[in-house]
Amino acid sequence: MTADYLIVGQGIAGSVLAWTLHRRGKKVVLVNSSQLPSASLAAAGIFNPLTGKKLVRTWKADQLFPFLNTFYGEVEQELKIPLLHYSNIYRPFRSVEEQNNYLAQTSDSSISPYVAESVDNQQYQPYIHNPFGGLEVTRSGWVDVPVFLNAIRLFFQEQNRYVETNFEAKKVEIRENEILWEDGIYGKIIFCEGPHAYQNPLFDWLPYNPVKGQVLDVTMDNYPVTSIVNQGVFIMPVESNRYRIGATYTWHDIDWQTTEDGKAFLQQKVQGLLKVPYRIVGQRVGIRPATKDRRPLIGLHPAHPAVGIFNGLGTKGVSLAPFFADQFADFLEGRKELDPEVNIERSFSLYYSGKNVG
Ligand SMILES: Cc1cc2nc3c(=O)[nH]c(=O)nc-3n(C[C@H](O)[C@H](O)[C@H](O)COP(=O)(O)OP(=O)(O)OC[C@H]3O[C@@H](n4cnc5c(N)ncnc54)[C@H](O)[C@@H]3O)c2cc1C
Repeated sequence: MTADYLIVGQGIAGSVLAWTLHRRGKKVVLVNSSQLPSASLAAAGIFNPLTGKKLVRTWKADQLFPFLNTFYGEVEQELKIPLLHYSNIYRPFRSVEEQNNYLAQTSDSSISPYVAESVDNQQYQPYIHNPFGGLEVTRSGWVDVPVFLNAIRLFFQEQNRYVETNFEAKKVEIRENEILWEDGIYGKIIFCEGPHAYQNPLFDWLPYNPVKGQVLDVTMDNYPVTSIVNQGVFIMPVESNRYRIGATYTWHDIDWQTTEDGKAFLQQKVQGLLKVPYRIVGQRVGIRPATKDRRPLIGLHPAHPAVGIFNGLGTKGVSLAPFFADQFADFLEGRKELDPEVNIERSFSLYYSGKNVG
């Protein structure tokens, strides 16, 4: 056998899964096309346990967050690269009403572990509009996604287990217990194609709901705030005077083009938040591989047990991927069931009712 696993796609999903399987002693070959755009290269990389306007604990935060710390921490050590940047998220209140609501919520035992006990609102005042004060979310931060992807690529390249090509599913021979591709034999093929998956004839029946997103790269000369600031739009320090402002969410224009509308939206949002002038030095776009029920799409093909998918990470690839790659690896080794909320079995009826039966 050439390798235990052939993984197609090296965004956050493929990289995390490849590393997880490799750490378990499996032989993995990664295939990726750098000519295809990737959601991961647009991502800010933020992990945030309390999200949304209503300040709710994100799905499975108690399980995902310890796991992501361990996962990226181990990769940092093994590959000797800085990845994890811990940083509180400062959320200025929009109104007295919001202040009251949020502060009431923070006494809830599901929220309180993720909120700082006290906040120095004054330190933000020269830079951020915060007339009603704000709160700080803890256990949050960001992962340097481009550094992570680059390091994983180099690692597999050095082992001669990286193939740069646009993979065509129709060129694979699928057998009951193995996959034949080019001159190799693989135990399983796992597709991690992110938003390109709906073009894969093996998995085009799954309920995708792609969401376009744009971010601005900016510079500021006088903005020493080290926390991420978030009020519908985020301002994230990256390095010295470089920052990222994001993000947009649109469903009507699913393509990989940056737009003036997207830029204007972010500029307008940040205007109400930021007191310091900034210069836009770049704009990035990506398509988030989101799903109709907002849960990942993980599992094996209904008709081909040697074919799998690890996708649907939506807006939260950084925090979902480590936990679910580990769960998927257990499942692939026959040790554990997949969480029914992420298992693609929940959508098998779409496959059987569609044209792909047989
Ligand atoms: C503007 C924006 C901001 C975001 N911010 C955050 C954030 O702060 N935190 C967070 O957790 N998430 C964020 N996300 C979401 C995050 O980007 C996704 O959850 C994540 O990147 C999905 O990773 P993926 O590997 O599934 O897909 P992708 O990153 O798109 O990776 C798929 C890879 O597969 C390759 N590929 C696909 N098909 C083929 C093929 N047939 N042959 C060869 N190669 C192929 C592509 O080239 C690509 O490299 C953001 C997204 C956007 C757009």
